[in-house]
Amino acid sequence: MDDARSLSSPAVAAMLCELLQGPIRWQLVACGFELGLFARLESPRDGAALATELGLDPTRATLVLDALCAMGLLDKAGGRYALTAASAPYLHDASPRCMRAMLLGMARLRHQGLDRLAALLRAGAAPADTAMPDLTDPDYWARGVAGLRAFHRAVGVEEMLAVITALPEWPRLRRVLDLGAGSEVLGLALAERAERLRVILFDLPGNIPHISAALAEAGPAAARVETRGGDYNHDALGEGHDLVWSAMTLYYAAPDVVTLLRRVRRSLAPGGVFVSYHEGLEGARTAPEAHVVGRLLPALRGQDLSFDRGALVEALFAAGFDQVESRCVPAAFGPMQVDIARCRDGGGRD
Ligand SMILES: C[S@@+](CC[C@H](N)C(=O)[O-])C[C@H]1O[C@@H](n2cnc3c(N)ncnc32)[C@H](O)[C@@H]1O
Repeated sequence: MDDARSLSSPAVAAMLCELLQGPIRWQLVACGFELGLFARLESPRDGAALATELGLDPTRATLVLDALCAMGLLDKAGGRYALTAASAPYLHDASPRCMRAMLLGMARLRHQGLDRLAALLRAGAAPADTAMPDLTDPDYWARGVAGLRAFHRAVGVEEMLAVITALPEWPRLRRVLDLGAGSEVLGLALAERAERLRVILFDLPGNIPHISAALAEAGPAAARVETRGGDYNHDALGEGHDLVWSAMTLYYAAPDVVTLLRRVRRSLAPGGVFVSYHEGLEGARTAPEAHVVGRLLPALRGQDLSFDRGALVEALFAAGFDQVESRCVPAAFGPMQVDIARCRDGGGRD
């Protein structure tokens, strides 16, 4: 749908009809998670028996199970339902790639206030849900890390690893800093890929206990992954990094992104490389559709954070990098801009 503006008239009509399906599809999946349906459908189950077990009306539950089959998420044979081989990794709670925490978290972020969209736009209307989260609430951080972990495991880590392992520097990377890491998943995957790597996961202190707890449960590669809690705007970033990776986090740079990138440059080892993985809006912030529409509600709540295409490249040059390569890569939540920055002099000095 990224180039919806080039659609023919019949295609626009078809797209408008198709829109009506979206909320129904999402609510069916949310309902499956909420009721614990997916967790019980690893192997085929009789629909009525499953409904009784969950205290549901069998006729209505069957309608929902049939709709999930129609979406391709369940199979039905002889009145018995089961997750499909393709959907089970993402829907079954016991799967490491289960998307439950990610999807429910993203729905909170992306859908909150949607039922009052028109009201939110009225002049003078105060967006009802701009309340700041309670940063002293451990559940807030636990939910955040769980959502990011689920995203990283299900789709993010493969997309990000592909970028990192394609770098010409990859074979000689030893020390990696993941700025605003969000979870342990990428750091662990890197450490598992190459024994030479030592990875530092830098994130806000509230996230660190949840990331460290997962590392403590992980395999031997976790010994080469360490966490550092702090605010990247104020706290030391360390030095001698061969790669500083930053994905979907530079929105929080303060007082501005150039200042942070300058500090990042100084934290690099000679020959080190910085990689940014963020969206890049185009067409006067009207594309790509995935980002403009997907992030609309946070934007209406005052969080219109997405970067314009080229803004980070400009900031990287302003921060003293003298070689910046930029390219667009496909990703689950829409195309991402990969900006790769280096310094001829090795980076650390001004
Ligand atoms: C949207 S998440 C992105 C996580 C991960 N890099 C990814 O690509 O999925 C943003 C991350 O940046 C972290 N973050 C935000 N502001 C920060 C700051 N000032 N210092 C350190 N980390 C910060 C958040 O805690 C969160 O984990």
